[in-house]
Amino acid sequence: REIDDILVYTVATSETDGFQRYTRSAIEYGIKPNILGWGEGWKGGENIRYRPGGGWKINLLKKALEPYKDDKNRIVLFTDGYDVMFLSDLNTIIDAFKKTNARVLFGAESACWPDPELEKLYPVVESGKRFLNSGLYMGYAPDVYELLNYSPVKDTDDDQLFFTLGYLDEDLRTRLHFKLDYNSEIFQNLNGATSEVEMFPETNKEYTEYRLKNVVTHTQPLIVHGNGFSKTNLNALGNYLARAWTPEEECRHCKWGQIDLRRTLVKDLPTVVLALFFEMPTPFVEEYLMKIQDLEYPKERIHLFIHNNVKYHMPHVQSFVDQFSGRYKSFKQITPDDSIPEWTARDLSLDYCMQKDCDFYFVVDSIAHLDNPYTLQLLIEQNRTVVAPMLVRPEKAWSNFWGALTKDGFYARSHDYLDIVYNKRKGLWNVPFINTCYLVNATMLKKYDRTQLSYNKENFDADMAFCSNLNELDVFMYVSNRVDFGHLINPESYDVTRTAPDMYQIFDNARDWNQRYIHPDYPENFNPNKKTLQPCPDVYWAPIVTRRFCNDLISMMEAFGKWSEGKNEDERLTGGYEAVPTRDIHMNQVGWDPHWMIFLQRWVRPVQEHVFTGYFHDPPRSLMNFVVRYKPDEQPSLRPHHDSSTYTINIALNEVGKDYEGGGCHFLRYNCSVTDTKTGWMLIHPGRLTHYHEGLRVTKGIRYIMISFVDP
Ligand SMILES: O=C(O)CCC(=O)C(=O)O
Ligand SMILES: [Fe+2]
Repeated sequence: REIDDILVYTVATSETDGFQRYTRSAIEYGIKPNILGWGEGWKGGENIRYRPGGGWKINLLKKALEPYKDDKNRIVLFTDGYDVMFLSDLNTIIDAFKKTNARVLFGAESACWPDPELEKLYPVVESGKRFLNSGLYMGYAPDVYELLNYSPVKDTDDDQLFFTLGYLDEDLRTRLHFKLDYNSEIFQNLNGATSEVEMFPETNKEYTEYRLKNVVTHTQPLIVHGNGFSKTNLNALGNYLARAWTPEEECRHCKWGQIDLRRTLVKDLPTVVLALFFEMPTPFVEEYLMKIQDLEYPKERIHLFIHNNVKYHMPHVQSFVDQFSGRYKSFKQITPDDSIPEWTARDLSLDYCMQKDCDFYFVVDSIAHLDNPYTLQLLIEQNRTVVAPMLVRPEKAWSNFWGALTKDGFYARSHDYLDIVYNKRKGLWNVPFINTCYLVNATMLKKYDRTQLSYNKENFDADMAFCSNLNELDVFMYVSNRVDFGHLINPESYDVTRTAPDMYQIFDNARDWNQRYIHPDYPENFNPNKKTLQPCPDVYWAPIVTRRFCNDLISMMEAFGKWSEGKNEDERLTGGYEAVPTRDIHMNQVGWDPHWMIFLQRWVRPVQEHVFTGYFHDPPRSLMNFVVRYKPDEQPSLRPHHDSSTYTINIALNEVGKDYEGGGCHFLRYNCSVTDTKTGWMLIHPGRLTHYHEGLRVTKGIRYIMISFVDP
């Protein structure tokens, strides 16, 4: 019916993220807007936010409406294009319009802009907002046409001022039945009203969708406008409204514009500048670099850029560069010796992307572990201007995005932040801040120079500067948790003055610690179809840690170097006396006691419970945790003894036959020895009564073992 009689207009000169969102919402509700000014340069004055201008929009519409100026039944709906979403179909909008008895209806807002002096001329209203906003309006064609022509307007004049003066002209107001939608029956301008709106899921015949409601006026606005300072609020609402995300279908807007690269020939794939940044000492960088290398994207389509600002990481980066840099399309490295600060380096990486005429710019900071090798490909396929893979510190709510901003531009929690971070809600989220890892479409980069788009901005750190620029340019930043992409490393407690500092990360980066240091066959210890090895009666033998663990532990001890004298007097012990002394270093001497205790609890205790059924002691206690060194010319063996433990664990830290000869543990009661010990495997045996034992003589080289007397 009337649908054919309504003309919908907007002004947009080019495709932007906001315009895509507008178009999508229009399509969702079957609306076909006429776009004015497309492909032209903006003529509406300085195109700077919060500055007057936009008269051009009036002149464009004037021309477009010329043919309809006498068409009495024709309704015209005008909306801005970059910061507007339709929330309903045209029938509903027309019905609501007719109820107002207006012939011209404008949206209202709480600020009298651009001329606050005009406030006193405005009629007083009982409820709702008093002041005209020109981003959303509608009316009958002849009346709108008359309003547009009530006085001449220059392209660079302010459109809102023009309409405001029209509205404040009482004659014109009365003649045109010119009204404001005070209560947002149709038009919701968000500026100054963000706390007055809420989303709620509404179920109709077909499905559930999120709708907007004004909780002050109890209306359900049909078109929403993120005017003034409310852009990020509209961005947040836009993640759900207009069926972007529905409870049943979840992320519907994720599929918009998505592309598929699977059939693209390598030579036709987009080229990517992959920019790696080492700005702080970071645990587990070797693994990080392997994940970079494992990305499923042809290296011949990737330009590699590395900024390393951390001396400690030089060997890690160098070994990666030596092995792999040649496979990339090009390679550039900035080392700590270049002493280039972070923001400059990041700007240089943008320049590198320009020089190489890249299609995409992909940042991966050293704390970003891309466990999913398809990350880069999936992000390109998502086809957004800026998109980040969601990365979270395991078990924490710390991620690489912010859901909302405070007024000063700092972190604020959004209503859905935790649902997103915990993957209870999956999708593609328009957010005001991302960092650490993201993909940028270089078409956008090419539009702006370093004065507009840079990591360098006074009083901002590099990430904040970049995001703040993107926000100002109305470029959307999306973060995706559609699939798992990876996780974040926590670098806070990383102390590179220690030897093997990653060994100390069992608390802050447990997942990565386990991955590097727990024996890959550890789960086999609990395989019901397998019997735990038992080389001597009640002496069990189980894989527990990796070679890397063993090597790192030996390095820690040798770097510390203060091996005990092997004497009976030992001031490290409470009694000050050891009947059967070894040459050893205790864990607490290298600050690794708490780490060892948690290791015992998480990894050793389950094996103990599995092999010695019925004994539970959680957490395990242990006062004696140490690494023993046997050497022919130092202390080559240990005489028979009992341990003061309920059970003892004895981990072989190096390799018999290669690192040393001889050695092993002999259990006298059973006349049974374990001499072919395996690096990273532990012996676990009772400490007293039955398991009288001795350390066999090392005849050559050095033997290292890790001993713990559990539950003394
Ligand atoms: O050398 C061995 O394997 C045994 C070491 C031992 O029994 C001890 O340190 O208490
Ligand atoms: Fe012992």
